[in-house]
Amino acid sequence: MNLSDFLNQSCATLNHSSQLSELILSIAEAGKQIAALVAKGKLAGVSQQLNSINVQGEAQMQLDISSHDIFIDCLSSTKVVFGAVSEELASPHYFSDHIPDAPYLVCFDPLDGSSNIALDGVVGSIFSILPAPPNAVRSDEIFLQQGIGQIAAGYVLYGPATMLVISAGAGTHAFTLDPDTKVFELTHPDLKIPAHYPEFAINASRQRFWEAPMQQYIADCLAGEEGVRQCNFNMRWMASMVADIHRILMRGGVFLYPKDHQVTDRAGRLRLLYEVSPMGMLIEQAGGKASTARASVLDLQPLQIHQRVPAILGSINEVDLIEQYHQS
Ligand SMILES: O=P(O)(O)OC[C@H]1O[C@](O)(COP(=O)(O)O)[C@@H](O)[C@@H]1O
Ligand SMILES: [Mg+2]
Ligand SMILES: [Mg+2]
Repeated sequence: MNLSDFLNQSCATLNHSSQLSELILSIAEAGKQIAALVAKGKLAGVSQQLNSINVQGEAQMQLDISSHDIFIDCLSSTKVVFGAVSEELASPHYFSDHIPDAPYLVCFDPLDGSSNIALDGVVGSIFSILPAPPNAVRSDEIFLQQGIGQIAAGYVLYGPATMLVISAGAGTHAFTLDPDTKVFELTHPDLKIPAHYPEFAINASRQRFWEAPMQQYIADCLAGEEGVRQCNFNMRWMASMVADIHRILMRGGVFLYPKDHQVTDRAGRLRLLYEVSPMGMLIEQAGGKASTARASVLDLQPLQIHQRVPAILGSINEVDLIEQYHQS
């Protein structure tokens, strides 16, 4: 089944408007265009580092900006989006030519895993679709919605194959882009994350900055069969949240970007609205769990559009256990 047929079917079953299908198809189109740029690599100048710094204080790459522009163009073509928050813009973008009561808001990370671009490593795009409040006015506040209220979320992975993974509230489903027909085909319906899989993903170079419970959890994993866990763990780190979460959706394990004290004025590395919240929805719709280690990610009330939070996502038993470490 292709993406378009799948969306028509699920929008009818879930009582979503066909405008949602139109919107997700526009994001899939953005994904195809970005995939084509990624595939051209240096030939398309994607790894060029620009002199500009984004609102996150990070140097921008050409591919960050091109991907942002592609997203805005594709969202613009639908006329159903009131406004969008992008990692690459300090303030939201509003679509003035859209219907005044356009029903959706979109938060997106146009290019995730930017440090991989120059290496030809795996990167992706992440998106979250929220309802626009009735009579919405242009303000950051309209985007500050709990993740539990997301209408849909997803990502596009630019890997050996380009894949689109989405949830509209009834499971998490993965589609593979057929490079010949340029159509996304449903290849992995209803993904299920095993409750336990002994593999974790964390940037261990930051260990000295973690809180004590996180230090203890990782120490216990590393102790393997001889330690309290009585089990050998494997470790993977792709430096691209999309790629790490994709692996967890495919085979289980846990992804961690915990709170640390190196930068005291921020609670975590990853951004709530367009990284942690959409990935949280995909993980929970696949039977996993998304937590900050102390609270459910999807219950967090955002305070700022670029807010950062700790992120612990993956196999439910492991995330439960990590929360227990943080209770004592
Ligand atoms: O530099 P680190 O600690 O490996 O961080 C990697 C993390 O940063 C990110 O690349 C942040 O995303 P951006 O590339 O969109 O800024 C995540 O994808 C990834 O998990
Ligand atoms: Mg990112
Ligand atoms: Mg990014």
